[in-house]
Amino acid sequence: MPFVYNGLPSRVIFGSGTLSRLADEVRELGCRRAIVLATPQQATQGRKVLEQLGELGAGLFAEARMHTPVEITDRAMRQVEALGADCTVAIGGGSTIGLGKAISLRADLPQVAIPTTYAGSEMTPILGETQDGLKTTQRTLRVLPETVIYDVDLTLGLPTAMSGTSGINAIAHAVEALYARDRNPIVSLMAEEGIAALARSLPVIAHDPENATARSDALYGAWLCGVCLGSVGMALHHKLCHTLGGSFDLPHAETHTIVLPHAVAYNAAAAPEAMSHIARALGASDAADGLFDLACAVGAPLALADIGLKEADIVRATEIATANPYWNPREIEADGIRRLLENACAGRRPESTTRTDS
Ligand SMILES: NC(=O)c1ccc[n+]([C@@H]2O[C@H](COP(=O)([O-])OP(=O)(O)OC[C@H]3O[C@@H](n4cnc5c(N)ncnc54)[C@H](O)[C@@H]3O)[C@@H](O)[C@H]2O)c1
Ligand SMILES: O=C(O)CCC(=O)CC(=O)O
Repeated sequence: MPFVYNGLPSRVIFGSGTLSRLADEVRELGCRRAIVLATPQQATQGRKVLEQLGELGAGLFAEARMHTPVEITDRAMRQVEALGADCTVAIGGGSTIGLGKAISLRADLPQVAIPTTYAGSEMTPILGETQDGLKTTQRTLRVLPETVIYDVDLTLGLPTAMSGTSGINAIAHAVEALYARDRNPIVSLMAEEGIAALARSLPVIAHDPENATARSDALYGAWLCGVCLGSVGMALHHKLCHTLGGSFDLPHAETHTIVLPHAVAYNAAAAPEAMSHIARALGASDAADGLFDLACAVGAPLALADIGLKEADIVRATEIATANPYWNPREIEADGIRRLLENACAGRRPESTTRTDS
């Protein structure tokens, strides 16, 4: 089968203690005035990074928020201009890295991303932004970070609950890459390897969060899964999560974790080859069941109702998610999507994957 593979141009430094390379990496980009980005919760970590940068550090903006609200980006842009910053250094999860991307889109600044979760945004040319209660995403190489520093040590303190859900958020990228319309064998290799690395490490981390081998495996898996998301298209699962996050303000990683087994069950009959790759990587006999069991094993929430979705929201969520759907291997049918959301809202095991659909 002929295929097209697009390699993504980024420099990756991976290991333990790699944060010590930051100043050299900023210099390597030809930059002298870095603005450090963080969330309010990671402001202290952001200040430490600013201190570590010494004369290369221009200032700190610690107001990053989930789903990249445009009003926060506008505030950050005013600070970028006031400081005369010539690059961004984002330390944190997908929210902080998203802010770096949004700044880069507007000001064309090079980015260093230092991920502390498994969300994978650092490896993608994708930016999602929220305005007036609606989340829209775009793909452009202009937002891909030039340099990514993966320092396993920074993930040792990622709380166990978030480690599990963030890791399953990463797995979701690889899952959808395996049945993407533009899938290819190179990305599929990374997808299966990424899922396997996370599936073996996340249950270990749930009981032993400072296990350095498991943390290294999980970050490596997250990197691969991020490349998958950045390289090929997303489908139903990501559309549902963007709808639930952007329009109902549900937390990102938890939403991914709850929806994924149901989206996979919905697509199972239409993507049998992908399902066997996913099941094999999970060491399970069924992909959707295996993902549900992994969520149970890491102690993740299982019901959208427990993270803020009301039953009364399901009709509107169905309308938004089906109005402008992403390509998906199975046709998007409003009744099926509503049932999927009802099951996910209630925290039921995913429906049987043996249906035969288009
Ligand atoms: N564009 C992309 O390719 C892409 C990919 C994945 C996610 N995202 C976006 O990223 C956002 C979600 O990212 P996320 O799930 O990483 O969550 P997040 O970045 O919002 O982080 C959640 C919370 O955990 C804190 N945190 C992060 N790392 C920590 C650590 N090691 N120790 C303690 N606390 C830590 C953060 O400061 C924050 O308060 C969403 O807006 C999502 O849409 C984008
Ligand atoms: O919010 C974004 O920047 C897009 C998020 C995305 O595409 C991956 C995800 O939903 O985890």
